[in-house]
Amino acid sequence: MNKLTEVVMKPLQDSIYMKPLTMCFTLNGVQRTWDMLEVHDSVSVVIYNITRNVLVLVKQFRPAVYYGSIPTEEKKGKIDLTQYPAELGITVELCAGIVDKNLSLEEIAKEEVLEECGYNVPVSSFERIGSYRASVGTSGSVQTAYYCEVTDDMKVAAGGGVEDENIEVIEMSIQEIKKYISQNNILSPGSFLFGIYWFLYNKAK
Ligand SMILES: Nc1ncnc2c1ncn2[C@@H]1O[C@H](COP(=O)(O)OP(=O)(O)O[C@H]2O[C@H](CO)[C@@H](O)[C@H](O)[C@H]2O)[C@@H](O)[C@H]1O
Repeated sequence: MNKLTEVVMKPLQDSIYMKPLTMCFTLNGVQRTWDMLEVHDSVSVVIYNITRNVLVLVKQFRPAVYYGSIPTEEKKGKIDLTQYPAELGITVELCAGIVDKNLSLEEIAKEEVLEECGYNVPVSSFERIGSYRASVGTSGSVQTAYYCEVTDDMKVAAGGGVEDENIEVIEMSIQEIKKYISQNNILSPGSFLFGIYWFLYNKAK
């Protein structure tokens, strides 16, 4: 249960997570500009628990998804929290994290799986699925996706993230995930869909 109160929007100040920029350039003789955000690259992990044949996923409140769910005219002034509850911003995602440390991508993936989902997975068990570009209109950052298999024995902590992350670990069987992704309006990012379809095509039996 996520109780959301006191939502106030304000202009971005100095941020360690994103830097807004405008790129000025000439392409084929035409002068142009493009507004963008410099953000961290990231990793995401498709986790499959082979003890119980379930995908291990995370659920969390995403402020940007919440904000994007509110109609433009309702965004001005105070947001009516009875009409627009926290549930509008609660997503189902792959375990993921930003690349903000001087570690290999596999080491960052390992850390995220432990912090968010509570499984201790050896670095050598991460199979690289591939890299792709996120948010091509705004950031173009690189996300690298991995796959790992876990067993119940590898679960050493509850997960849930560090500090104020408030992450809920959930599990879905192959049948449940197929039903989830076949919905019309999915509260999940494209990177999640990519990872799940990759899993269903390459790994699911
Ligand atoms: N914009 C922001 N404002 C304030 N605090 C912030 C912030 N971004 C990160 N943080 C802080 O940094 C912490 C760690 O973030 P993570 O590394 O877990 O990335 P996250 O899972 O949010 O996004 C990962 O997963 C999603 C979904 O797959 C990808 O889109 C994304 O690129 C990837 O890093 C957050 O809990 C928060 O405290």
